[in-house]
Amino acid sequence: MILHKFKNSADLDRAAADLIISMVRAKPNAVLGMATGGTPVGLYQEIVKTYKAGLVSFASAKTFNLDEYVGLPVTHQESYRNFMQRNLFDHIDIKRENTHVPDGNATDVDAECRNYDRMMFEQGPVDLQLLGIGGNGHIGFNEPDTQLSRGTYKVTLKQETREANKRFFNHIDEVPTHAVTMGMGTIMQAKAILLVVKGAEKAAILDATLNGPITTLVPASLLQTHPRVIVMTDCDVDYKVSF
Ligand SMILES: O=P(O)(O)OC[C@H]1O[C@](O)(CO)[C@@H](O)[C@@H]1O
Repeated sequence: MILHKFKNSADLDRAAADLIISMVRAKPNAVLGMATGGTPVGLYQEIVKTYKAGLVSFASAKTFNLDEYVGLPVTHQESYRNFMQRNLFDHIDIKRENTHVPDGNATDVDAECRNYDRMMFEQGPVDLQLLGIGGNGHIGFNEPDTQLSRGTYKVTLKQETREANKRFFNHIDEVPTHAVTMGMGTIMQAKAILLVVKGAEKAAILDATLNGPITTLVPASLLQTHPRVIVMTDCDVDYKVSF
């Protein structure tokens, strides 16, 4: 892993955006893995600025999002499809048919999960996967557990995750109880991963991710086994690698 520390969130956003933009400039038909939540909002704004300045095009790029809530209409402000449209896709020249978000309203959710993995297999691998991290170490919505899933699946959200995400809703009861998420195997197939971690409250889980044991109880710790992970953070955490 490579750790880049930033003094402030604005510099981090710019650097993270620049990495994604460099990937698309080098490979216009790049496959990008996208994330939602509070973390990527600023870096998406930086990407949009660069696009509007005419310095990058996403016309040939493809995207696959990590996850989607189950049972939230896509028109709901907080569905991840809606989030991606509002924060990024509506403001750049990416083709709608080249953007993929799991369908959390599929009548056959298991078939939707298999279909998502099949599309990723056929169109992938992902060149650069953007990740945030949950306070409990989840990536995508892969929650801490005694075992983790390989492919895309329907997950029951932990209460702490619903609590953390209730800030986006009027009431905790409105936060969905389930989501569809890429599994750990799907995430780990990406050629390169950019993990963005913001805020002092995430310092402890970032430390566990970088320096703790590799355990399903901290799903992000599995990233220690991936050959190409760049971590960008404004947390005061060091990578205590020793040879
Ligand atoms: O960036 P936030 O809002 O802290 O969320 C943490 C992570 O949890 C998720 O909401 C679950 O997918 C991710 O989108 C995000 O990376």
